[in-house]
Amino acid sequence: MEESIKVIISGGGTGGHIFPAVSIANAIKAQHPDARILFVGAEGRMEMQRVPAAGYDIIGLPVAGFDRKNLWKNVGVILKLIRSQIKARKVIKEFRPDVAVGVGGYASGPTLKVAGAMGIPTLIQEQNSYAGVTNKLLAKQARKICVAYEGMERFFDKDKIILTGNPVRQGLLNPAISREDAIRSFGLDPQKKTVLLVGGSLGARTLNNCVMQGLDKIKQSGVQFIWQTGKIYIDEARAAVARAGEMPMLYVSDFISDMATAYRAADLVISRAGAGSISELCLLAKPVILVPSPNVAEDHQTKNALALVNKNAALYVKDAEAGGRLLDTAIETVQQAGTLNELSTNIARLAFKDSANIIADEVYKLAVNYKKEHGR
Ligand SMILES: CC(=O)N[C@H]1[C@@H](OP(=O)(O)OP(=O)(O)OC[C@H]2O[C@@H](n3ccc(=O)[nH]c3=O)[C@H](O)[C@@H]2O)O[C@H](CO)[C@@H](O)[C@@H]1O
Repeated sequence: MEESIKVIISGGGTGGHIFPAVSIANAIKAQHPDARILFVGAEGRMEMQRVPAAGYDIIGLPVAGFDRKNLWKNVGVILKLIRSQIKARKVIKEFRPDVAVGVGGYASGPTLKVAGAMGIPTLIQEQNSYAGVTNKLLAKQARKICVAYEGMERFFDKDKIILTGNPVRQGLLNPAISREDAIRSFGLDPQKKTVLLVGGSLGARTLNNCVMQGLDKIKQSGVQFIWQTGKIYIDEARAAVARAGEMPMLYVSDFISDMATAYRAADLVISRAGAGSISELCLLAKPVILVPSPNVAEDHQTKNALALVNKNAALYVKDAEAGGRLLDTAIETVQQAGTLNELSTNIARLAFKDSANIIADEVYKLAVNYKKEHGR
């Protein structure tokens, strides 16, 4: 008989952690409509809006990240961590989950640590080709570790690892809209080549500077751009565009909710090398120029990017060189049909097609075993 299970999913901070979490939740619900799912996030972070928007309940912990530069500031962080563990314990006692899933980011630390200590099976999902600190700490207790890159036995016990790929939002695949309509929906011209420029879920200063300094070049290029700036950069970006005068070939926004349409519109993408973005680009076979962020732990975006670049599946521009050549490379490449085709064929080979369902299966198995063992 079908068992109804209760699942806690925890983590967040950026889209790269939140969207895989939502995708896993959707897959669990699709397979087991009776399943009850509760998210645990970090107060004030992006998940507190995005998760309810996806239709799930979320509870926030007062957790914050360690300040690696000013160590003395971490006294407050440790107090918050203790308060978070106390709250996580209360949430777990009340909800009584059969399994806890961690997707990385601040909240998953206290939640999975407490869940594991209470004997609840835990599963972690590591999006990147280099394991994050939180996931490394949680790995010892975890029963299963779902990863997206080969070679992760450098960080984790190989018997626990399952190579699943990163789950992407279900709505991103097979969009019904045509390329032409997608381009029109951004107020652009379907006759022209279109470049989508995304700086990850929070935006990227380097990419934004390239556009702001290259507005004249864009005007004269014959190519059009969909430009996502990130929330904190949007005012500066709009002011620069206003100063540049009429720019019908440029659409600018802080955040694109409908990424399916944006990808559909794009002949070429310029992107940071966040793991979630890369998984989407693989599944949608999109030609891309990757500009890894140098500001992330252990430089993991460069490692994510090189996994593709070494297979001729993406072009690569270093952050430090972007100012000098990113726009020129994009404007040239988007007009070379042969290069675009080759990049598209090669990147598609790296796609993992069914990640969310495979992870949902593992979550279900852990939960059902736990219920059996505990007579629930
Ligand atoms: C600065 C930082 O810490 N970045 C990390 C963060 O990236 P970040 O949050 O940028 O994550 P990803 O590139 O993994 O994913 C971004 C997600 O946001 C979506 N999106 C983006 C822009 C937009 O306007 N609308 C939108 O919906 C994308 O479609 C994608 O689903 O988590 C990733 C996964 O652990 C890491 O690899 C990144 O290094």
